[in-house]
Amino acid sequence: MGHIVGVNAREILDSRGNPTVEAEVWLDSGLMARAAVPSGASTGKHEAVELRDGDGRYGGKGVRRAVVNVKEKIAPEIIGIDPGEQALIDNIMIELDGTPNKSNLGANAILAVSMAVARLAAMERELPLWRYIGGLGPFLLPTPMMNVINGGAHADNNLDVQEFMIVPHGAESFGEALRMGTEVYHSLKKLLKNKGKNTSVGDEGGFAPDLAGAEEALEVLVEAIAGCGYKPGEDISLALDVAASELYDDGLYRFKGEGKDYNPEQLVEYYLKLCRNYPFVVSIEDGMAEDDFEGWKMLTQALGGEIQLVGDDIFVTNPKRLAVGIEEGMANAVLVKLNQIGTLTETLEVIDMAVRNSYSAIISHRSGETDDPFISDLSVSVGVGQIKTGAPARVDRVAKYNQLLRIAEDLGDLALFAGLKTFRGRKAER
Ligand SMILES: O=C(O)[C@@H](CO)OP(=O)(O)O
Ligand SMILES: [Mg+2]
Repeated sequence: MGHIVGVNAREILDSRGNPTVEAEVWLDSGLMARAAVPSGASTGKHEAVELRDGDGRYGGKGVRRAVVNVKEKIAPEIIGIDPGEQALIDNIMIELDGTPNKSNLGANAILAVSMAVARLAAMERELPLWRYIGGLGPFLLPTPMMNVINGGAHADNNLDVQEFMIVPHGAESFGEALRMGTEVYHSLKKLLKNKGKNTSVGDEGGFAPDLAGAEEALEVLVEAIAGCGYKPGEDISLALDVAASELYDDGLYRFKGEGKDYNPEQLVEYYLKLCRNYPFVVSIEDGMAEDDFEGWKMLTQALGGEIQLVGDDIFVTNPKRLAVGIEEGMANAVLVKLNQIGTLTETLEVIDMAVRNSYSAIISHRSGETDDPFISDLSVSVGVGQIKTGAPARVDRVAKYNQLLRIAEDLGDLALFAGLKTFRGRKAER
């Protein structure tokens, strides 16, 4: 096998027009692989550190220091190594950084290299990335969670809940699921227009209208689904990302748009009522704030047997935090974002831990994305059966869906589609 002879990095722009890191890794044979890291807006405070320059350039959002770290600090340490040694290379970078949250080199610097190394190893072996990462398989095309109404930190409207997603699980194949979801997206646009609502979009390509609150958003979604001839709950279900850390303030969850404050008990009641009124909700992400462990336990006891409860900010794709969640009975699923932890090796570790403890895992994009479809390959390779990557519009999101279409075609008759099977909770078992 060959060895790495060069590592390069540069600043590129993400879908919000902010700089992010792209890395390139070169093999002695002349092969080159490239990868770009995404960036969040509603970031958890326990995430690995995204190194930003803060020097006024790009409004202080530049990543020149991270780029220099790749070129000057990481490159000399990994040149000469076989890119197939993913764990070795990731560990070299972790040790070189020397901090628990990658604040020295930057998780953005480390992850760009980690992803490019995996891609280079796959190219050298003439394998698609999904097969290289997944090995023997089994490979599973994920059910998409498509964020079609944006609120919270991702839009300028009055919705407190950050994401309203449609989950087209009743399809026979990934391609059919994507088509179903896309039909609903278009029908939702017409519906909003007819209601005199704004159809401009938020960061993840979903519409960002002003609505009375979560109930009205769910109502409109049910109408859009039914309007396309699909049965809510049977063909297409609904999912939320509340991103409650963003709403949490001094012991209370402040739903400013809805004009209500809830303590954790009242918030659990609110979710119970929402799920009673909208039995098509199969998944709620970040229903409680990142450090509100008591709230999380309460929520999990109340709803964990019914629906999928996804931990994003609480777990931040970190094996140590997920272990606490499993131990204490918080959530029943983990959102997986490579840049929350900063290496592919640690990301795979979290997924493995989730699966071995009956937690579902959802591979996820960030609200600031690039055209790099790495997460599509990752989602198929680990076979966890769910991906969250925004609306079926805007190239930054569509790049992921289109890559999944290519992978499905590659797998041919072996392209199993997850459907509802990988969702936890009683509803999913129906
Ligand atoms: O909260 C989330 O799940 C993500 C992605 O949808 O948003 P952000 O990247 O802004 O953290
Ligand atoms: Mg989230």
